Amino acid sequence: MKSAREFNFDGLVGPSHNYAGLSFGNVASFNNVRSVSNPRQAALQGLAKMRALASRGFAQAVLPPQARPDLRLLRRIGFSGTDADVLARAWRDAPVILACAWSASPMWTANAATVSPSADTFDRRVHFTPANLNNKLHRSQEHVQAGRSLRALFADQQHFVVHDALPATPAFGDEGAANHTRLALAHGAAGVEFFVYGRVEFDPSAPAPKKYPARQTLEASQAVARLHALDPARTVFAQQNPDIIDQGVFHNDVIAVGNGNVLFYHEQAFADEAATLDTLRRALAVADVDLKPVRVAAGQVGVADAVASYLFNSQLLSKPDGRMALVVPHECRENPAVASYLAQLAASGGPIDELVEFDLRQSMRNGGGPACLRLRVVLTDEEAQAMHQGVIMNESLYARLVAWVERHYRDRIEPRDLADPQLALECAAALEELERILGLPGLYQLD
Ligand SMILES: NCCC[C@H](NC(=O)CCC(=O)O)C(=O)O
Repeated sequence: MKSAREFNFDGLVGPSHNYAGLSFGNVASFNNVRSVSNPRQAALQGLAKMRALASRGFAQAVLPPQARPDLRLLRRIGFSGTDADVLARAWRDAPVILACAWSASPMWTANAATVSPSADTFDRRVHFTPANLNNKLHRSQEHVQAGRSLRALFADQQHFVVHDALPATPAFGDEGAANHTRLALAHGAAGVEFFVYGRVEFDPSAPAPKKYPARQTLEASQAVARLHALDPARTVFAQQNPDIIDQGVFHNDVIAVGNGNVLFYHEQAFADEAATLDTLRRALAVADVDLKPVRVAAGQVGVADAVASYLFNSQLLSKPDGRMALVVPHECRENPAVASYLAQLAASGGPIDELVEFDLRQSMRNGGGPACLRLRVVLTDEEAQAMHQGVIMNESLYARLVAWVERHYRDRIEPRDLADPQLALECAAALEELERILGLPGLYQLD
């Protein structure tokens, strides 16, 4: 077994972060529609998390934001003239679509791609499939720049493969790593890849939610597993409980998180809990892993509290001493049921013995917690050397990015600002400088 580390690639929040209520089925996004955002604070909150985890020795990197507004999208649907005309006309005739073109949603990099480490894949390369995110207009174009960014960071084809996103059609709805968990003896060991889907396109008898959309299909999860050439004996597909999708659990990472041999989950997370655990255990036996479930009963924390606090949208990080830390948002402390559950969890003598808390309120108000903000990429030492080094978080990159945010970001955006051509110029200037800071010239040059 090669020695490997888990890098967390956090999304750097872009300068147009705003609340547009674009994600039907995501309770926080819907509830905060048209409230005033603070992009500067959002970016600084995300950077503070990256810095704190990097300074504790966790491997931490940053994924750049995407260029907004997406004027190509607006021109493609018939808005024309100068850039300022396009913004003004879209504001007048289609303000929601205008907001889609401005969304800073690529900050939630758990949805950027699904990643399989080289220990799991047939050709021993790290595989990435950018997620098509085709359930939501504002996220459906993200895969283009996500693919470009990943190819720029992981250019060495001896070690890395970046696939194209799956066909953008409902049958292949793919939301990336938010519905994918990897369990293994150690980061560098061959592990089990666990895909959780919300519905099955070609089996009308399979259960499906009634109120909110299921964004991930079984067909998409299977396609990603095939592209990554995973070992079928160590690949598990399970259906999410459709009833909890209807309670606001729009991705599996809102109700479960796994790391090492631990699966931390809510008893209502899966359509069939016993069968899911059984299948996982069988696959894990192939990888010599003894599953340690940390199961939260509905009597301890209800689904509504889990959704409001984002208890499960936490990062579960392996520490050098073999124990794990749970990285949670402030909202967990503010929810009495969750706070008392967490106090008991950390003192229980189980695998999780530490809680680390961050203020991520700007992101949380759009339904994105600590886990949404990061993409996990397990890399061997050799692979870590082969990737682009300019995105690795350290004190000097942190300081440069904080100064960059303070130079370029506004501290408030409200809906009518999205018609302001000056904001578009500010965003472009920010990204131009970011290419230099990260050492990624041409990152945003479209063909
Ligand atoms: N993994 C967390 C994703 C959160 C994201 N929210 C949003 O896109 C909200 C955007 C807005 O409403 O302005 C989503 O639902 O996909």
